[in-house]
Amino acid sequence: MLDNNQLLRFTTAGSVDDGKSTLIGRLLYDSKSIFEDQLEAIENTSKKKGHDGVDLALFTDGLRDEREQGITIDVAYRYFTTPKRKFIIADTPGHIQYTRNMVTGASTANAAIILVDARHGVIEQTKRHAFIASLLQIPHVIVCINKMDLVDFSEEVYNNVIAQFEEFSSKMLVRDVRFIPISALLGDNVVNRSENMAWYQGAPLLHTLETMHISSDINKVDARFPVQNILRPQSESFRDYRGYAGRVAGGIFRKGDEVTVMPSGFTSKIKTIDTFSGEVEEAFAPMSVSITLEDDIDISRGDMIVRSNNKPESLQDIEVMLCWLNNSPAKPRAKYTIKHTSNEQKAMIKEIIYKIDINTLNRGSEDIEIGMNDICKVKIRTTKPLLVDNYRENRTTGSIVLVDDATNETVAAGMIV
Ligand SMILES: Nc1nc2c(ncn2[C@@H]2O[C@H](COP(=O)(O)OP(=O)(O)OP(=O)(O)O)[C@@H](O)[C@H]2O)c(=O)[nH]1
Repeated sequence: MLDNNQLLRFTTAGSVDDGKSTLIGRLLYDSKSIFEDQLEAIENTSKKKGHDGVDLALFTDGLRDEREQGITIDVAYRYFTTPKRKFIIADTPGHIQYTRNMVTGASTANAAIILVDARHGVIEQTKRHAFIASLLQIPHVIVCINKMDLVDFSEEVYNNVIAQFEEFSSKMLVRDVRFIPISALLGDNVVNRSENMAWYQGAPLLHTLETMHISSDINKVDARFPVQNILRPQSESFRDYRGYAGRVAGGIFRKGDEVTVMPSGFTSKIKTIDTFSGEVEEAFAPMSVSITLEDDIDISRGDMIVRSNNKPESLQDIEVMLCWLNNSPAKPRAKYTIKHTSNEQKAMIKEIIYKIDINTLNRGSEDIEIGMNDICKVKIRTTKPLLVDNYRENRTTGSIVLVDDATNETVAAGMIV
């Protein structure tokens, strides 16, 4: 099996000016992941802007420009490599649409870095990010208490932030939370150990990311393969090829495995598993492959290939924790398009069970209106059954998004509970 432990995906969250861009810049700069030519350009721009050193935020701002040119929709990805690991950062800007960006960037993340300004401590935004990270079941949360240089590198300030965070996080489910006092600007505890905070015994951020145990983060048990496309190449040499292309959403598929195609229920055996770089013996999440079967079965987009003795549920009424991501509020009983893996159906929000007060985590059920950034539990009814798992078991087959048909905008992301 390929070594999945090599690649770590993480997101950064924090409010505006907490220092996300600076932190990412510092991480790349000190780990020498910035290419020479980029560095030169940044140094020149920094000089022009009157900075003494390098303005690290420029580095991610360049990345933002890429996004604004429309290369990616909500989230920009940055890749970097150290001798120990490869990293993908989903860069999510701190302003206005933070929930939306976090949800889109975080769905496949191993870790979330939540930035806290040491001067301000835990604020509503921190709570929101932590709560979303727990909802999304991001396995590892690293709270970076930033701008420690502005509070005299005080251990007491750091401990206070931890206490504030823990008081709040005790009410939610996060498996692995760590705290690191940093100065993104000066580089303390980012890549290099801080000399200003000798009282801190833990590892700097990069080392923490490099050594984090992530191989148990993915579900290797429940084999799920949502079919995206049917491949029928026209060329002579592939005349009989009929492959089902998609991305493995859980578990491991091997040549010879007995599988069931849902919803039809037909069974067959895996004949081959093909990738761009040739045939493989097995496939696991999140590999993109094409599967061929021993038998000729009618399969279409939105169907799911699973192991015969381990199937998802087929449901038309689902309960979902919904993050509302749109400026226009939810319209109960209005029709939306629900997207689930490679499947699309019409759906309606039948009932709002409760809304969460982000400051207290209390549930309110009176007079509920769902607006931008709200998190609530709802009942949804779809026109045809979806093949779902509990989000807790599978982050891909357990999640949905709702799209407004009139505007074609994604209005909500949800986790099936
Ligand atoms: N003193 C001090 N200033 C910092 C530190 N980290 C960031 N800053 C400053 O805080 C300001 C905001 O930093 P950014 O990196 O742009 O913060 P951000 O708003 O989270 O970034 P984006 O939302 O990603 O644009 C800048 O002026 C930084 O130089 C730090 O550790 N110490």
